[in-house]
Amino acid sequence: MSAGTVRDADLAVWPRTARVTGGGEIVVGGVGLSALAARFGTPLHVLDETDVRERCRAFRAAFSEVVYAGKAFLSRGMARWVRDEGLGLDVCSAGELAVARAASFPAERVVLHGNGKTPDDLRAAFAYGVGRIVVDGAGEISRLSVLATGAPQKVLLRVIPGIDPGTHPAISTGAEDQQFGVSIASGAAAEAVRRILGQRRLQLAGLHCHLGSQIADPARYERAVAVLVGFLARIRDEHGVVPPELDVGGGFAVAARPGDPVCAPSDVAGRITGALAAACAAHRLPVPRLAVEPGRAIVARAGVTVYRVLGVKRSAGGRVFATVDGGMSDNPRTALYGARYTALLTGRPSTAERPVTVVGRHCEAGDVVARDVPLPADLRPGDLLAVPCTGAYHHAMASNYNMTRRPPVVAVRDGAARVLIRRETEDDLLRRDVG
Ligand SMILES: Cc1ncc(COP(=O)(O)O)c(C=O)c1O
Ligand SMILES: N[C@@H](CCCC[NH3+])C(=O)O
Repeated sequence: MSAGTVRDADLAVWPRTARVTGGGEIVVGGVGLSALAARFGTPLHVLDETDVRERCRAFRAAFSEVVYAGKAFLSRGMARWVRDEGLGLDVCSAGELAVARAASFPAERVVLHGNGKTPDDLRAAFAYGVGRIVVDGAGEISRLSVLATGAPQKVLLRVIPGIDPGTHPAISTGAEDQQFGVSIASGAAAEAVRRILGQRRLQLAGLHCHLGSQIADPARYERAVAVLVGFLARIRDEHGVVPPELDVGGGFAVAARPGDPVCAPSDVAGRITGALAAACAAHRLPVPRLAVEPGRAIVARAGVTVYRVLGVKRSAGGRVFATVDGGMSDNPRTALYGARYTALLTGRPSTAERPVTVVGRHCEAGDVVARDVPLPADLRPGDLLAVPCTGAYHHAMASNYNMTRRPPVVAVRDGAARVLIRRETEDDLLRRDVG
């Protein structure tokens, strides 16, 4: 980012409305980050509403049905934006469903997921009347059937297509030998289909798969579509029915640093729909209704986290560390997946730069926010640092480690700021401590 404009290379990682003033202030949604920090404190999650809405629209333009994966970030405000943009909502707990309900999210557009759905999750889903439940294993089928007392409950069967998504092992779910879905190769998926079709209170609406997260290569989705359509043909041949829906999950890669690979909806949509048409033609099947479930690709880039520098020091090895007032309690992704981020000074003009490793305040050497990023040589306590691409799986995965209070999430748009989620207080921390 340079004064007055956003460098082309940086466009991929900052919210769409981001710009920087001649005085070195980063502005998002028409509001300066320093002003937000002064008003709401740090660390602070800022969310660009325009960015979220435009990404919802881009996905809607590219795919017929888009279901936002609420696990990336969910609040009532976020659910309303997604609702108003015409997306569905993927939830995987009674808690996420409670947020959907609080936002009056249309029940028929809600999809319930989970490899470990609790009785509470299932009761909440049936009470709300969710549109679809994704069956993750054969053991769920009779439990669902007992709970479905009204019209037949639409279900999707999550299958394992046996495809390596080429991503970090902790977020890789398309290959065999992991805990989500039922294997086509082992015959478990065929058996689950037989059991679902045998339940008159369940309606097999279609198949689902989710290959993993941060997938940059569209060919992985093409391969998944071919496998799923092949399995649809097998269902037709064995049972004489063709489930009408195919949900190929989320996982579209987002760049946290300039140059990181991305999987843009406009690029991948053509590849997926092309593969779908070709596979259906080859198997003489009608083309099913296609759904995708992006989480990160909707909300990651809308988010910026603002931290205040607490101290700067140089190690014996010469590495410069800047300690900020957040860390792995608001961003566990560097520790969990080795994720890499960048950071920029905001609030004053930048001077000559040197590599700095931005670290958090938690008592772990793995508490790194951004490793070896160019930052001003005169970086000092009190400065503000902004880390882009933090809208997904940051606040959603935040913790109270070291009894720190989770930061607020503040939405910005057209020069105005609105708190979506307030900062935790010490009373919040003590409220559950009843002993
Ligand atoms: C079933 C399912 N759908 C969608 C998603 C969203 O993934 P992403 O945020 O990478 O798009 C996930 C998380 O990986 C998931 O488990
Ligand atoms: N939490 C993971 C994504 C997991 C998505 C859920 N299936 C991340 O931050 O990358």
